[in-house]
Amino acid sequence: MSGVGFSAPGKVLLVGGYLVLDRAYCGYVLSLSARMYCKLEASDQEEIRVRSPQFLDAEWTFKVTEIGLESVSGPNNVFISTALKVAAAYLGSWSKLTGVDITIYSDRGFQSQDRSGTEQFPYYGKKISDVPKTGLGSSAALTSSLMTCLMSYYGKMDILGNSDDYEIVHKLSQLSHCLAQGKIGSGFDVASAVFGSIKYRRFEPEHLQDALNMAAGSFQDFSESVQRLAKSSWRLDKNSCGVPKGLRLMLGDVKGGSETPKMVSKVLEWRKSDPNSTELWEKLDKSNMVVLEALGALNDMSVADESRYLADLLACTGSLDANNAVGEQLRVLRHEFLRIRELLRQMGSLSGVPIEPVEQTQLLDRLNKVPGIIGGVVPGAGGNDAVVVIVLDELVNEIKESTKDIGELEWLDVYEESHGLVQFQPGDLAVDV
Ligand SMILES: Nc1ncnc2c1ncn2[C@@H]1O[C@H](COP(=O)(O)OP(=O)(O)O)[C@@H](O)[C@H]1O
Ligand SMILES: C[C@@](O)(CCOP(=O)(O)OP(=O)(O)O)CC(=O)O
Repeated sequence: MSGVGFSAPGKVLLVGGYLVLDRAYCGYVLSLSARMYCKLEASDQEEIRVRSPQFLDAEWTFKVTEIGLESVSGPNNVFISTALKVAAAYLGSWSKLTGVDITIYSDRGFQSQDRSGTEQFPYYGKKISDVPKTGLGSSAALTSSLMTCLMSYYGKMDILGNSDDYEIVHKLSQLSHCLAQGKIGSGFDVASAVFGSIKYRRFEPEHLQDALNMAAGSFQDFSESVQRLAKSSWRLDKNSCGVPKGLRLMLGDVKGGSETPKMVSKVLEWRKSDPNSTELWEKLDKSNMVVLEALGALNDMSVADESRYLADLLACTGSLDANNAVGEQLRVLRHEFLRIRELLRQMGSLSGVPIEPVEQTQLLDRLNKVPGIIGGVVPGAGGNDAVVVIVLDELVNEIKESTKDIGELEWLDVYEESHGLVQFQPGDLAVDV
């Protein structure tokens, strides 16, 4: 039986929260080892059956008619139905969507629940909405991996082998995610799900506006606008750069939770109302870019002379004061993370939004004293969701050991992996959950 399989990574926005909403500034988004897997297999049924077997009541069956998609069974999942609609629109007809079985699996890092087991895809025994999320961008990774399967299978695209097809999948995934969310977000989560770790500059919202406007109208009009979008010259401004060799990203799940949309709208309101906010944005951007430059410099050093780089890094495991070129960049990183935190706290107090709440300040201050931790921040929109730190790979076990008494903190078993979409053989993912 024929079929296709693609996975897409989750993300963490290391620096650039809030600023990345404005095209004048960049963010740095890292893709993670936690991935969403989607496989699509031909079936002899006429219906499209989608299943997410790790969750209760997560099976959606659709019948394709000439005029659209009819949900035969299953709860509403707007991310799935929208991806199918965008795919049909790109292909020009609903009838292109023949019967298939689609199965979705998500790595354990996406869920914030009982990490005692070891299986890659745990069965949660609850509905998707009843299992707490860690905030790694599950809907973006789902949309991107699903869209890639749809385009590979129905659209006969060679996504990883043809850069034009790759760009189309990105555009369709952004459109689908925006439509499903009912707004044009910054899009860094879909961008990293498709392309991996990148220095991200937001796209012009106008690229998607026409297709978004047409979505509620006739299928024909929507289809034409989706095809125009696919053909448009819009290319994402990509600039990739991952975590340098010998360093590691650690992501700590903090048992709090924040309401990102509310925080974002409050910060943006303040940003508009206070002319002094621009100065803060500029200062933050400067520090964010210093972080990127330092990581870039370390990456360059590791490529230029790897053994020298590793020797320098080893000298830093004893103390970050090591007097060598690597130590110098690590100290820059440490200093800028502290500066970014200070500026984020200012943003928080001026806008009345707890971006780095006092509990997180205490936690990050404590983590900064742990040998091997270079520095860290509250990622993304901040709040009480998570902390992210950059550490020396060599000392990860010691770091875990010396932080295990911090009750509210749980290190997620994820690390940065700079690639975006990955293809797999559907037969290789025959898991029983
Ligand atoms: N494994 C999955 N299978 C099916 N749908 C999923 C899965 N994971 C996430 N989703 C969809 O994505 C939604 C969560 O998206 P969202 O609230 O944007 O969170 P996130 O920040 O993780 O993207 C879920 O309500 C569900 O519709
Ligand atoms: C504030 C932001 O710039 C970053 C939010 O990043 P998060 O990674 O915190 O987002 P969620 O996955 O939606 O929780 C808003 C944005 O760019 O969308």
